[in-house]
Amino acid sequence: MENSSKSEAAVVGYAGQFVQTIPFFVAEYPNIMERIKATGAFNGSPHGSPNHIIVNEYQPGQGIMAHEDGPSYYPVVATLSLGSHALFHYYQYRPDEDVGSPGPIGRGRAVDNDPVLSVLLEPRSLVITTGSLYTSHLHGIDDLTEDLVPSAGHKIANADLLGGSEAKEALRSGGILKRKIRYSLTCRDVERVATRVPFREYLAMWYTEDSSDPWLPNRRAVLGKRVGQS
Ligand SMILES: O=C(O)CCC(=O)C(=O)O
Ligand SMILES: [Fe+2]
Repeated sequence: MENSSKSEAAVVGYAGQFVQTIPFFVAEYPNIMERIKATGAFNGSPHGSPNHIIVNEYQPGQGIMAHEDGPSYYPVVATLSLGSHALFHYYQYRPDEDVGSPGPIGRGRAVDNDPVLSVLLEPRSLVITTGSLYTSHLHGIDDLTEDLVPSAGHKIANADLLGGSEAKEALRSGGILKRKIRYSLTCRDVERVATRVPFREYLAMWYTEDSSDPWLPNRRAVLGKRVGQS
């Protein structure tokens, strides 16, 4: 089990997941998988470790709309940020307000515009989303080229945990943090993986617009970032 979780990963396409080898740059030095596993956050997950990584690229001005990661995964996601900070918001549904038929994002329910929690993700930081923040909240990043940081860190949940001087200073006095290109590695444990899908078919899955796919809006957003569209 330990070996297989180190050497194989699931890749999500429109039609599901298939197995491929985890690249050396996450499985060897600096061994991100083992280090995330060592946090204990995946102790109760099917493989006791993440076995799946999605890499997102964000240009300044790009974010990701509020969404849930959904039930395909064990309800823990570890997100490693590289290259730039991002202001990451968690949102809650409004109680008992239905805005139409159930859809992929927000399950057809109204979402509060005000985040319940905001976290300043610094480059080289790891945030682990679990519990009700995974199962019954949404998360997203605004489409901004710079983040206005509220003075004295009001509403930034990790204000006391920041390591970088730029972020600390912005929080102390209120200020602007300019976004640079950001890469995020979102690491999860997916239980069900199918047999290998040929690369051509995998690409076709990504590039086919299948409006019946409940994940389409999010995956398209993610794919847009992956292929560097602006
Ligand atoms: O890039 C991030 O930090 C979040 C990405 C995300 O929410 C996702 O891929 O589901
Ligand atoms: Fe997400």
